[in-house]
Amino acid sequence: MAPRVLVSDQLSPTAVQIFKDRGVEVDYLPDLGKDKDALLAVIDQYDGLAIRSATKVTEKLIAAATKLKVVGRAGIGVDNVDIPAASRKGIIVMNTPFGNSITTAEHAIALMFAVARQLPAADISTQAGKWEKNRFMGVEITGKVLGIIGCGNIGAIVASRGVGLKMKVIAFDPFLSADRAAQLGIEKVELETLFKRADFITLHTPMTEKTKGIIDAKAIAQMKDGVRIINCARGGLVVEKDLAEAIKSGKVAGAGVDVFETEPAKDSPLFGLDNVVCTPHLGASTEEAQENVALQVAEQMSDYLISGAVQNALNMPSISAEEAPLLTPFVKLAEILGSFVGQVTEDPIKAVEIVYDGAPGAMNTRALTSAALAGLLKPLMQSVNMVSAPLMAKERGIIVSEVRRDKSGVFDGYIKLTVTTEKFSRSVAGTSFSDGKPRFIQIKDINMEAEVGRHMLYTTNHDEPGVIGELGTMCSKNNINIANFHLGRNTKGGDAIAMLYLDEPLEEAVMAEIRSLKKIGQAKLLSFDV
Ligand SMILES: NC(=O)c1ccc[n+]([C@@H]2O[C@H](COP(=O)([O-])OP(=O)(O)OC[C@H]3O[C@@H](n4cnc5c(N)ncnc54)[C@H](O)[C@@H]3O)[C@@H](O)[C@H]2O)c1
Ligand SMILES: O=C(O)CC[C@@H](O)C(=O)O
Repeated sequence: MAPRVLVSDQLSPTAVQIFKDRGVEVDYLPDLGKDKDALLAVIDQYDGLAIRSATKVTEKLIAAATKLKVVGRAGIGVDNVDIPAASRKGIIVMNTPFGNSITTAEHAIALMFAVARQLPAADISTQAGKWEKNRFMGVEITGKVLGIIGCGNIGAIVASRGVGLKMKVIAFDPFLSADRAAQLGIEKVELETLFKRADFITLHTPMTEKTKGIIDAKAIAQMKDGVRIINCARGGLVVEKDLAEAIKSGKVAGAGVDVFETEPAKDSPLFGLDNVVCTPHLGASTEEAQENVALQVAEQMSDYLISGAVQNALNMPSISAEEAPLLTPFVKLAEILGSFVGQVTEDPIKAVEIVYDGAPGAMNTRALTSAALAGLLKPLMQSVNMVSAPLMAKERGIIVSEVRRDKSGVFDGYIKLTVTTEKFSRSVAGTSFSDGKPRFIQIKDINMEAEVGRHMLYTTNHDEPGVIGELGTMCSKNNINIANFHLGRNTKGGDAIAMLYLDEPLEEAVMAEIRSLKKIGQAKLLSFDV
């Protein structure tokens, strides 16, 4: 059946056409996102939800979205999506990180000019026939210091425009490298320095615990008298009442505000103040940007729903359409190795180490690790998948580490997973052959080569004669056919293991009988999704 997507916010018709062309059923209901209850009533019918900023993807909505696999944000900010709740349910959240960056940077520059020359107020006055030349004395931008807080995609474009306008550009961003700053022709500074030196301050960070209220009364007190502030990022970055006070006192000479603490902003302490220029979250609103983000989100969501390719997801590593076929057998292998350990381990897991040797080490190991964790946790939590597993592991305090290394054995590549509990460490290694089928190649450091079947019996025993006979008899007595029987031991007379690939699972009573055999240590009936 074709996947079905709901577009619940205003999106360019391009998106709807792309979904249709890609064989995805689509319902375009652009006002539904504003009606929480109506959206809640229908969300269980959809595999995908395409949104802008009006739709709020809350925990409640996610709980009701029983089929939902992907939320696609046509834009950058995802503060209207409860990502942890989506991750817990295995729903991918993706955005379109570059489609509206230029447009938003241009809006910041437009606001900067509007504030510098008081354009909106001058326009109203002129059209009212007042001709107030003296009232609208502006400031020049050339040679002024532009302070950018947050120099990522949009901040960097604003920086280049600032340099082009012959401004002296300085930036505060903890993740901005000295090389990148030099490449942009700007100076990297601390926040206090930026506050002290900037004539214009423009914000381009996401809204996080650290950035919330980054412009408040305390910050404004450190700024130059007559500073002008532009916010095209997120409303909560600026404490509106503090900015309003500073404008009234003359400390701040003007502000350009596209985003508000509460949106839609029906009221704000900034409204009605002299030289405050407001726009209704228009940063991304150009024909070009809306076309870009609509196209991207529809392509990305269709790719995921149809082929499993993941791009620009915020809660899952990317898997391109090209790498998906190469990665798939190793994703399966990683999941099986995780599943093996998850099924045989009964104590709480403290740490997981995954070694990627040879070929898989050159692949997208974040995706492979997510798959291994999903396999590991599945015996404990039915609904876990590659999206939710890393978060679930983190929430359970499991320390996950990855090692990539060059080919070190006879196989072109293999994956080895070691799990540590309070009592012991247990490892399992496997590879994927050219037929795409996974094989166990080592269990508890004992070499073997076992095909993976849907139902498997795993036993540990002391290496002595008679074990094969006893296990074989037990299966035949209960009319269970053995498709494959694999053995391994560390030394003659030492520790040994057996892996039996069975056509049918054994009854619990038979398992109890096997566990009671003197020669058998641990015995587990395993099942794998192959
Ligand atoms: N007004 C609009 O319509 C509109 C349109 C697009 C984007 N946005 C918003 O603009 C903002 C920036 O978007 P982007 O695409 O440039 O994001 P980005 O992720 O590319 O860049 C954000 C930058 O902020 C930096 N940063 C993070 N924490 C910081 C901190 N405490 N102090 C200083 N810098 C910090 C990061 O290192 C990063 O370089 C986002 O909030 C986004 O939602 C608004
Ligand atoms: O969709 C919009 O109009 C705004 C988008 C913008 O806030 C973003 O973060 O991309």
